[in-house]
Amino acid sequence: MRFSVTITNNRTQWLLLSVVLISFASLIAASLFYERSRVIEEQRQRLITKARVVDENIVRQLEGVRNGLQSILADLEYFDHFKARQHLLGLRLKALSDAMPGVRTLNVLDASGTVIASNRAELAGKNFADRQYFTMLTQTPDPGDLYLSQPFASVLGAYSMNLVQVSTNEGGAIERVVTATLDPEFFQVLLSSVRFADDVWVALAHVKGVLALHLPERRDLLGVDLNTPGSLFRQHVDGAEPSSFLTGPVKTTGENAWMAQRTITAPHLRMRGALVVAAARSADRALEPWDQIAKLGLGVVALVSLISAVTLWQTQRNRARAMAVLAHEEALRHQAEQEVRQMAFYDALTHLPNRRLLLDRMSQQQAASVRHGRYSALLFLDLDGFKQLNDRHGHDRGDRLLEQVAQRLQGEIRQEDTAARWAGDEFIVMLSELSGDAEDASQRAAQVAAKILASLAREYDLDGLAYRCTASMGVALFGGEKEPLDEIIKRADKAMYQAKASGRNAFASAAPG
Ligand SMILES: Nc1nc2c(ncn2[C@@H]2O[C@H](COP(=O)(O)OP(=O)(O)OP(=O)(O)O)[C@@H](O)[C@H]2O)c(=O)[nH]1
Repeated sequence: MRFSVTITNNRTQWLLLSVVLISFASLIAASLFYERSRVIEEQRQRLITKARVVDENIVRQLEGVRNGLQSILADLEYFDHFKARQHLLGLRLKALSDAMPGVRTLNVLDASGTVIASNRAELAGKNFADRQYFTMLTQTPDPGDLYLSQPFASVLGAYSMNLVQVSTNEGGAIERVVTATLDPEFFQVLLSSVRFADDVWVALAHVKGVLALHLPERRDLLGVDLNTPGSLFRQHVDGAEPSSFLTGPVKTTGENAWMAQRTITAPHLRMRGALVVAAARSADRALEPWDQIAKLGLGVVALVSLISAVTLWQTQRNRARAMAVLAHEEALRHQAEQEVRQMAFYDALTHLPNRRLLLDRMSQQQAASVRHGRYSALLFLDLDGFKQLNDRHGHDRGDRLLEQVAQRLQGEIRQEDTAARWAGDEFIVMLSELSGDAEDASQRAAQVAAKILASLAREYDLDGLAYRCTASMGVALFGGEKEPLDEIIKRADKAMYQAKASGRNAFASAAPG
């Protein structure tokens, strides 16, 4: 019973520990998940902000260039009017380009694409009619638009773009074209300033896909066409939203990245063509600190689980051992109690109830007999010539006989009767509630007495010695009315002596008490 309770307790403890550990692990997992989401969201916001900062700054820059181009166009009327001062136009362009950071070349072209003035004198007279931007604006020449050419490789290996404005005559045909060649490296400082970590990179591309600037500097990537199926660039452009945040492999580096992209359209500038800025970061590297925390968290969960499991296992094992010791001690104590009880109430040799226990039972039996009006009987036995056995064959054989006599007595009586060893070779058998009628009870007692005498008279085997022994018996009824116990015993004892005197191996009935 206690063992099964212990098993149930152990199972419950393991179940509880599992619940606690699962809850703990879930808490850690939830915290990690929350932290990961927080990191991703923080990075998202930062990259989006950085892309927007680049966007706004470039728009400012474009506005400045647009204003410069418009002022040149306005000046052209003056220079066309005063042809003699045409040579001063070049100086004017030089002064302007010097004042406009990021603008390397300022050209004024006529309707045929020939350079009529430039801040760089060596370009005068060259014809740029075959340039992509010239072809683009001849199709839809609009003085209100600001044309942005696709990036092209400059002689220095950098990629440049032209910003172009046109003036038209009354018929809508091209009159003059003013171009400003933007040196993208001018944007390097701007793009560098938004890189908030080593692995953050920022890039500027034309909306058609040509990469014009990449920071950290990767000249090998300049001119690469980003507009390929499935690329993050294509996804952004196809999304037709000015701003996007995408995750995936980057075409240029192959790494898994978070990328904020913005299309720089500046509607108020009426740009024909647009730029796309991208601010990106390697997702794996950005999550490295989180990875460390996650590993630490998993380690803590594993360690706590291991320690608590081992502790519980050890505790249960120690408790089981302690309980085993307790159970053993209890068994010993129980055994000692049994032995004490045995010694106190039972005869050590025959294991029959001793004198004390017999008297106790007699007392109870007498009370019950009186109460029920039923007679009980006391049979007082004494072995005949027992001393002789001891003297001739030794005390041990005498002991064997006493043991066997005890067994035979017990074999002849009912469960409710008592056979006790009174002293030496004297035994008392108490027959409980034989009958309500004294005569009948006496007869029944006589029957049992005869049966017992016959049983005791049978041959004994005393450690190989065949031996015969008889007993003499006095029979006293009791229970008719209350009578001192020693009186009952005396009556039976006296009757026993009568039986001895009558020749032994017999019983005699005692006079009523
Ligand atoms: N072996 C053995 N002998 C015992 C024990 N207790 C008492 N005796 C002996 O039992 C004998 C009792 O003898 P008595 O009853 O006086 O004499 P008896 O020979 O039986 O003679 P009657 O009773 O007149 O027939 C004594 O010799 C005791 O020493 C015991 O526990 N073991």
